[in-house]
Amino acid sequence: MYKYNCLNPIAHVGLEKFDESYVKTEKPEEADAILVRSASMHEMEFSGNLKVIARAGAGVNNIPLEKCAEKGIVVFNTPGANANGVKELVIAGMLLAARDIIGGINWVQENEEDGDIAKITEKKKKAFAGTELEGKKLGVIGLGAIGVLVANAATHLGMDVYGYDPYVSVDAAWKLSRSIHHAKTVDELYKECDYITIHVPALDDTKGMINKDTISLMKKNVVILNFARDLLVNGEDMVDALVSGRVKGYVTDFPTPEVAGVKGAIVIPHLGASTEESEDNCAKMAVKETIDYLENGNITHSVNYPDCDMGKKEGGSRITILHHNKPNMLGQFTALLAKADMNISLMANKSRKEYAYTMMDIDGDVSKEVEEELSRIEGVLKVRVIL
Ligand SMILES: NC(=O)c1ccc[n+]([C@@H]2O[C@H](COP(=O)([O-])OP(=O)(O)OC[C@H]3O[C@@H](n4cnc5c(N)ncnc54)[C@H](O)[C@@H]3O)[C@@H](O)[C@H]2O)c1
Ligand SMILES: O=C(O)CC[C@@H](O)C(=O)O
Repeated sequence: MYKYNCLNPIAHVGLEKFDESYVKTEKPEEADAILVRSASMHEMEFSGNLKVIARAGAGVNNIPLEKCAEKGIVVFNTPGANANGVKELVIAGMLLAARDIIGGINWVQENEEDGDIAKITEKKKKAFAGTELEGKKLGVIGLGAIGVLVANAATHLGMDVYGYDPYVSVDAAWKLSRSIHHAKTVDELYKECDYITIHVPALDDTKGMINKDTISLMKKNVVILNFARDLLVNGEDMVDALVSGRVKGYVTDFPTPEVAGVKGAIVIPHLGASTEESEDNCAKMAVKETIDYLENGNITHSVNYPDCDMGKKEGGSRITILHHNKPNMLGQFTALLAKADMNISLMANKSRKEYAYTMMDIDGDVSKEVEEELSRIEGVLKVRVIL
């Protein structure tokens, strides 16, 4: 029996994939698995029983990845599962910035009781006129799941698209429309584009990447879109640039006290992934990853351990070991099993930076003593025996 806890509401179509061997608990401290969306886990204490955290979404800056790795907790995310939802809102964001649609709608609401509204509309509407997207240059920073979709969609709107991503994956590069210009430096993109949208994770080297210096390289009247994370943009510099008119519009999915209410800022309450489809996709993927890890030890889409897959566990026992990536770990595991006269029928070992994962299928049972001896090896973080 496994227990799971949801720190945020997780779509039912995902949770219903847990069969009768899973039970929901309201207490994270007794859970084997935690499912989460945006709740911050940085201040949480993790119990020794917790094996997996599945983030139903892309960004994992709400989870202390290294602390989890050290405690032998595998953290997953759901790459691409909400990308289409975000793409559609980014396109909406560009349209809202191009014309004063919001101002126009507000004006109609304010004058809803005016019997002459149809007549005065024709006089008033010029106040809300704008420009079209066709022919404008869009810069997309970060060509991952979302960036690629945004870039491709913008080409269909007739925009001239520039993409920048020094770490672009082969998969993403294949998906990218051939008409997209490859910006070799981010400065080239800053100088050229009328609209700039960022789709990178919040990391030490991306935090504050949009600031007064980078804004000074951009065209006057640029529109900046941030559907990635608030920390990527220096809020104070953005407010100055909006107030001075250097930046025409800032469309963001992340309300902060600095930016909310500033003229030129279009602030959305983190709705990028809030569609039925995205919520369902994320929940289904997060639950699938959780089940495969708990029942088979397989790791797919982890953000703190290497991916590693030995297929479905059949018969015998499967030993899984999360450990530091250092010499002679495998040698110690196999020597210990050999000493206990145990035969390994299948084995896999993968590493990722300072962490590694070893899976071993054993023909028979694994005694408690062997499990404890494996756990005592220096550098071992968590041992599980899946029966
Ligand atoms: N608003 C929302 O609801 C919402 C939803 C999903 C994701 N997000 C945010 O958007 C981010 C991107 O999501 P995704 O699904 O496209 O992730 P992804 O991992 O598929 O893509 C991120 C891309 O950024 C690139 N990158 C990393 N550092 C870079 C840098 N310094 N310069 C240029 N490119 C860089 C990577 O190579 C990768 O291709 C997430 O990390 C998350 O913070 C927000
Ligand atoms: O869960 C959400 O609503 C937001 C998710 C989004 O920010 C992400 O990083 O995937």
